[in-house]
Amino acid sequence: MLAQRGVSASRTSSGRVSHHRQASGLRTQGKSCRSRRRTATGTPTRTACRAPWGCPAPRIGSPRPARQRPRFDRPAGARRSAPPHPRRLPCGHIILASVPPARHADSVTHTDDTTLETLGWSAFFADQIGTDDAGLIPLRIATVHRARMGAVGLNGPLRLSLPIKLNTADYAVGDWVLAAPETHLVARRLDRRTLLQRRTEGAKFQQLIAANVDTLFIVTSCNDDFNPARLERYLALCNEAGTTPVIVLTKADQTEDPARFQREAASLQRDLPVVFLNGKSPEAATILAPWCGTGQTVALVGSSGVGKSTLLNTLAAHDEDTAQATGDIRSSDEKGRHTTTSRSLHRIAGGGWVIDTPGMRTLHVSDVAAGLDVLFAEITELAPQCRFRDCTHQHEPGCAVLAAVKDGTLDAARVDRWRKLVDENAQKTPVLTGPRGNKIDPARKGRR
Ligand SMILES: Nc1nc2c(ncn2[C@@H]2O[C@H](COP(=O)(O)OP(=O)(O)OP(=O)(O)O)[C@@H](O)[C@H]2O)c(=O)[nH]1
Ligand SMILES: [Zn+2]
Repeated sequence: MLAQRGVSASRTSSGRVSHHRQASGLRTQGKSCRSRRRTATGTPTRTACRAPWGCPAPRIGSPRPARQRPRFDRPAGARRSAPPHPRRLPCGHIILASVPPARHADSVTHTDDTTLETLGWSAFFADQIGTDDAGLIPLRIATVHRARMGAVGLNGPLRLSLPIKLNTADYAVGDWVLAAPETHLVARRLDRRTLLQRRTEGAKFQQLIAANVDTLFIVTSCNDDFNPARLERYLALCNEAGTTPVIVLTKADQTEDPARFQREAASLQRDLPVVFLNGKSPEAATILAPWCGTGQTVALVGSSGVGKSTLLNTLAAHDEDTAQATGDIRSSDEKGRHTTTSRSLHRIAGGGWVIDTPGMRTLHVSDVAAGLDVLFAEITELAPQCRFRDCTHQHEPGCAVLAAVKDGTLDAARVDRWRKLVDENAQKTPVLTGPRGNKIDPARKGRR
């Protein structure tokens, strides 16, 4: 499936490019694209406005019959009478440039039903379009390398042209950018709805992991890899990013009692969805389907060897030629060897998108104060009941947290882990200074 629909080639640690570059299906797909038929109706998915990005503004005047409405969500080459661009709609939004037909066979792998919404576009991004953006097209970043970036748009995958001063480190897989339709020169990046990022040991800036991810699959296995403290680190990062977490327990086929792991994982955060599965079985895609619908973006994180690549292959329904490389794990400690090393966006069978995020072996917490509050809500909600406002919940009289531990309503081990993460976060989050050298409280800092 990825051979036809995938948008990136991912390099494995052995240096081989593992996806569709090898797939002969690409070229045939490219040819059929240029002569592709129009879809049955030109009716946009939202009824309120005819902008391709789904403007939520109310329609002005009485609606015209559907067949008379111009189509804005198809490349200009695919229709006989394209409306002039740029155009202003009654709601005030600006129609961006029409999309020219792709010129290279390698850059036209897409399905006939591709719209901006199927690529993950929503009103959140549409609302950021202004008059200055007329003449540009939206594209979603699929790969980020030091000196080049790949994207996917209505015409399929393409390579972006980068302005001289652009630093690719400021972009993440999943980002939306506006670019020139002919040259694909990046004009600007749209604000992110969610952003997964982390700070590596000693680093000044956060490293971007993935943007605009709806659901983060935090993958661990029903074996010695299962570690609540590590899962809590991923959960803090996920909460801070504004992304919905789901714990995915792989290798359920190798244990007698997967439900035991499920119960323990579910206790780590309120309303946390936890599923267990055999990542190698096609059933895994069905279990994860609720989060992988059309236009939805998921990302996979977890330690090496837990089965991320296996899941990716199952979700994308790869064949053997195009599959992401999977590695054997060392039987001594059930650790893998980080077979995959680059991040990329892949189309998945259910109509959604998955971002693989390999190489996250160690995970320090930094800049995640709000994420920790969500994760440990049962503890942070007790704090206002402590006698002292600056209670450290370690030895003070009248401490509500210590009282809850004593009467058994709070798990002492969880309180220890909470304290450790809060301390680590405070220590590893650099103190920001404002224009006059004032300290900025990281907990209050607005999310990017
Ligand atoms: N029995 C069983 N084996 C699995 C399952 N998921 C993965 N495996 C096996 O576990 C090994 C490691 O899987 P990978 O998919 O390479 O793990 P990964 O998380 O991508 O590892 P890195 O690329 O190193 O990060 C492979 O031999 C898989 O076949 C599962 O649910 N059940
Ligand atoms: Zn207290």
